[in-house]
Amino acid sequence: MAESNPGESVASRCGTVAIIGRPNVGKSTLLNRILGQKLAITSHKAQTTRHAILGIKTRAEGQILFVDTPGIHERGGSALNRYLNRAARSAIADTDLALLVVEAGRWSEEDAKALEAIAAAGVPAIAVVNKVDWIADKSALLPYLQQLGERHAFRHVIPVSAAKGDQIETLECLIVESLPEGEPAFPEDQITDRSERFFAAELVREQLMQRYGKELPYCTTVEIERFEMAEGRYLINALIWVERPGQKGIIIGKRGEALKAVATQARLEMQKLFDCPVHLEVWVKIKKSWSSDEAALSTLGYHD
Ligand SMILES: Nc1nc2c(ncn2[C@@H]2O[C@H](COP(=O)(O)OP(=O)(O)OP(=O)(O)O)[C@@H](O)[C@H]2O)c(=O)[nH]1
Repeated sequence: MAESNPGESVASRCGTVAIIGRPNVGKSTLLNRILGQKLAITSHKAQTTRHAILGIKTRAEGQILFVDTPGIHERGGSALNRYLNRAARSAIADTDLALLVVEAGRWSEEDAKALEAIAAAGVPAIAVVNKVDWIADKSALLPYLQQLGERHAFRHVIPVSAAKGDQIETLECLIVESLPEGEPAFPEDQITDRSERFFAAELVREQLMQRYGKELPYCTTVEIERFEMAEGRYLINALIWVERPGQKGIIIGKRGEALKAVATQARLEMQKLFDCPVHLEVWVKIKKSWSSDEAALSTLGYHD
């Protein structure tokens, strides 16, 4: 074992943290803010996050292993929704700590469902009250914080703004303090265990969510067909799967301009994340009812 000198920081805690909350409370924004890099995709639409992502944050006092969850959905109808609910619940059960993310001043049935899932898993929890930048008079928040503290035996109830970065340092300290003692599980410069291929698909999907907020239904998914490095740049082919010809038309747009814009923006985001030139080709294909077909979901990477 390495010996430590006085004054030198030693990473002595390590554990997993599930970020739980109803759709759109800011879970992905919070994860990205803590990691200092965009790993989880965000958009104004609910249900953006579909995969559990392991984000790794190494601090002097320890290493936090974040599992971002898809959010627990009220309507469990389709195979995709059932997958999302299973993924979210199994993400909590196995963790050392849960963060319940809520929106300042708001509490709904869905928040209660998220808290129930945490209570059922029996893991310690911190309540993260996000979007406090919305509230001009901070004292107006006190009754809300108090009520939240009465709903569950949280280790801490902490107001933050993931978007502005307020109180995030304090939150990180409280998280590390709550983790079990242990050596870091990953090298300190590693920030995820997900592949670049995975993020390539996420970045295309993010563009779709951002551009077609209203028109594009949730039954769209992205598959990376080719992911290769050649002569110092990535060659990436992405397939966008839709369920109907009409959806294909919307995504492609007049003379293919809409799809071209999606591909350009996704490529720029990939170059930023991979720190390397990218050549991206994007195709749209129709696969009928993929979101309600368990076999198709499994082919597209949604499996337990
Ligand atoms: N004003 C404000 N907006 C925020 C803050 N954090 C997140 N948002 C916005 O809230 C919206 C939803 O954020 P996400 O991070 O995608 O939410 P999420 O909980 O991951 O959503 P799902 O993936 O659907 O579960 C985005 O438009 C964010 O920009 C915040 O601290 N303040």
